[in-house]
Amino acid sequence: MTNLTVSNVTKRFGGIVALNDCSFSIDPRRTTCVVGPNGAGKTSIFNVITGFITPETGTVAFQGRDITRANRHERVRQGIARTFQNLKLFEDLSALDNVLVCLKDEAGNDPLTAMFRPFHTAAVLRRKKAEAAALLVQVGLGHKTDALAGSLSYGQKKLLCIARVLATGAELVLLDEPTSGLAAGALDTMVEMIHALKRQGKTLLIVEHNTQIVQRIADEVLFFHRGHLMAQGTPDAIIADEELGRIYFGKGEVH
Ligand SMILES: Nc1ncnc2c1ncn2[C@@H]1O[C@H](COP(=O)(O)OP(=O)(O)OP(=O)(O)O)[C@@H](O)[C@H]1O
Repeated sequence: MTNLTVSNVTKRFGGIVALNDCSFSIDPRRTTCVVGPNGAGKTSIFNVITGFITPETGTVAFQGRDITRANRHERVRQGIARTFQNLKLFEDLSALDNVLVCLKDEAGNDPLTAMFRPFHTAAVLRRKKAEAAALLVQVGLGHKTDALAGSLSYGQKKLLCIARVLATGAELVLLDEPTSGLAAGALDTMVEMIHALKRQGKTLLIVEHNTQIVQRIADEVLFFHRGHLMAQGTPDAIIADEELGRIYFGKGEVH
């Protein structure tokens, strides 16, 4: 079954057409990179899919359900989560607490339950802390559980963002420029993390500028330009396309 279907989506900001009649589908368990020059509409399509902006026309469906009007919290509950270019971490909280606040809530875990069933509530909290700690181990931050998020290196912060997305239990994970600003070692760690998420069965949609990284991670590429979805295809096909290369780099070849 198709995981995500975007149909005829148009979004304008005043006179700017950020997305112009865009349609595409993403199959489950695939890694799709969203590429294109600055201002192409990459962040806008992320915002439409995750409910941060509403398109003027068109629809978004996830696992067969129309979510065009669903708010962003409902979309997280349905299994869609994202990271942000500017990370949006709680810098003054520990790495563990940053993950803890993203864990799916359990039914009955409300103040009244806490008052009348304190042992149950304490047990739930212990279980959640263990779950959050396990996610930190999974992203290679097991040694940073108690460190303040603000004290982590940039690469570690980006891995913490991945742990937070995983805490939601999302099946469709959108990563906004996960490798940007990373030095070689941290970049390889992030690429390996993306492969691990794919092995875990996640469907990944990733904004990525570096075509060499795209070739390492993508099954498929969506190429945006001035709000249009210009092409959808394999990384090799997109990179070999001279017209797309001219748009992206202003010359005949894609590097
Ligand atoms: N909130 C907004 N208000 C006004 N214009 C916006 C807004 N968000 C996006 N735009 C405009 O819509 C167009 C698409 O922007 P978008 O951020 O989606 O592009 P992008 O491909 O993510 O670019 P970049 O690679 O620079 O992040 C741009 O012209 C941008 O200036």
